[in-house]
Formats: sequence, structure tokens, C-alpha cells
Amino acid sequence: MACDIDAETIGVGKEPVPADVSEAIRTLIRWAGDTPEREGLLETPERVARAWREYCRGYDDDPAYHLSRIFHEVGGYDDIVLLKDIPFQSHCEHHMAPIVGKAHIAYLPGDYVVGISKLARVLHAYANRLQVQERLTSEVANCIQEHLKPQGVAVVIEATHGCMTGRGVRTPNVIMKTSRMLGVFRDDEKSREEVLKLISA
Ligand SMILES: Nc1nc2c(ncn2[C@@H]2O[C@H](COP(=O)(O)OP(=O)(O)OP(=O)(O)O)[C@@H](O)[C@H]2O)c(=O)[nH]1
Ligand SMILES: [Zn+2]
Repeated sequence: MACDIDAETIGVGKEPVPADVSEAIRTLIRWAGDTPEREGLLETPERVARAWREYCRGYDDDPAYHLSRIFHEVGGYDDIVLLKDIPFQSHCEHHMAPIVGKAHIAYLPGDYVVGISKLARVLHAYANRLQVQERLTSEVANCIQEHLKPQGVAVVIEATHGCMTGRGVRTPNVIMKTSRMLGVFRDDEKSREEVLKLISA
């Protein structure tokens, strides 16, 4: 859709300072129909500003860094490693509404493995940004493939989108599922079946 707001008005290229953010939130409160000057809302703009830095802390987090410490000694283990049901929260880039769900991340190791918590750290580094679920799924899989160099990666994400439940189409209990398969899980049907079976077990 065409947008008639010019770049200067929306501050493109200008680093926002806390006062800009507070003012924007006061405007949003007015837009919502309330009065920023009433007692209960007086400190809300600063709180919301802090909250959004926290929701979006992934912009300051380098996902690849979490995959830099690797382990070679795994006693000959050469099968799938799966981290299942990792809860996460994100925000959709269209409405900035919450995306809440869980991710399943599996890989078939190449020459080394990574500390298992690091898979969740990679997920959160990308989830704590403004996202669409498809990109989140791809980014996690691509990062693991590029930096861990496994034989294959499978990422499955299931989530509910606040922009569908609390507004718009207002359809609760809908789950969006996305998956990205790389390496053997993309190329070999048997491997893909095996990992999907493990995820759904
Ligand atoms: N593919 C995809 N769509 C998403 C995601 N998060 C939100 N959306 C959708 O983004 C779309 C934005 O559509 P628009 O028509 O531009 O916005 P809208 O008028 O607010 O749309 P409605 O939500 O249908 O009211 C909506 O259909 C949302 O459901 C996501 O992670 N992936
Ligand atoms: Zn949305």
C-alpha cells in the first residue's frame, strides 16, 4: 500500500532518544482513547520503552557467536540431536503483536557438536526481533547450517499470532506451523521422515 508519510517525518536515519520514544507512546495512549496524564499512565511511556528494548534484545545478540564453542569428543555419537519444545516469544513485524510458540531444532552432527543450550540461544537471538515466522524459521536453520556445518538441520516452529487472535480476524487457537529442512533432511526422504518422527514423538 502506498505510504504518504515522508522519511523525515518518521525519523528515518535518526537514532531515537528516550524522549522521542516516550512521546510516541504518549501519542499511542491518546490514539488508544486514554489520557497519558492520568496517574496510572504517568510512568507508562518509560516502562513501555524499556519493555520494547527487552522484547527486541535480539538486535544486540549475535546468533553466530553462540555456535563458536564446539565439542569434538562425543564418544562416536553420530545420530540426530534434537532440542524439542523450546518455548519462545517474538513479535510480528506487521502489527508488533506477540507471537508465542515453541520450536524444535534438530541436527545431524558433522565433525563436532555444540552445547545444547546454544540452539535455544540462536532461536532467541532471532526471535527477539520483529519477525515473520517463515523468516525466523529460515534464519535459525541457516545459521546452524552455516556455523555448525552439520550434515543436516531441521527446524520446526509452531506458534500462535496475537494479531490473529486478539484483533483482525479474531480467530483463537490457530497454530501456524513452519519448517525448514537443510542438508540430509532436505535431500533424503528417509532422514527427513526420521527427524519428523522424532519431533512428533
Ligand atoms: N506469513 C505470515 N504472515 C503473518 C505473520 N505474522 C502476521 N502475519 C500476517 O500479516 C498479514 C498482514 O496483512 P495486511 O493485510 O497488510 O494487514 P491487516 O489489514 O492488518 O490484515 P488482517 O490481519 O487480516 O486484519 C496478516 O494476514 C497477518 O495475519 C507471519 O509470521 N507470517
Ligand atoms: Zn501480525
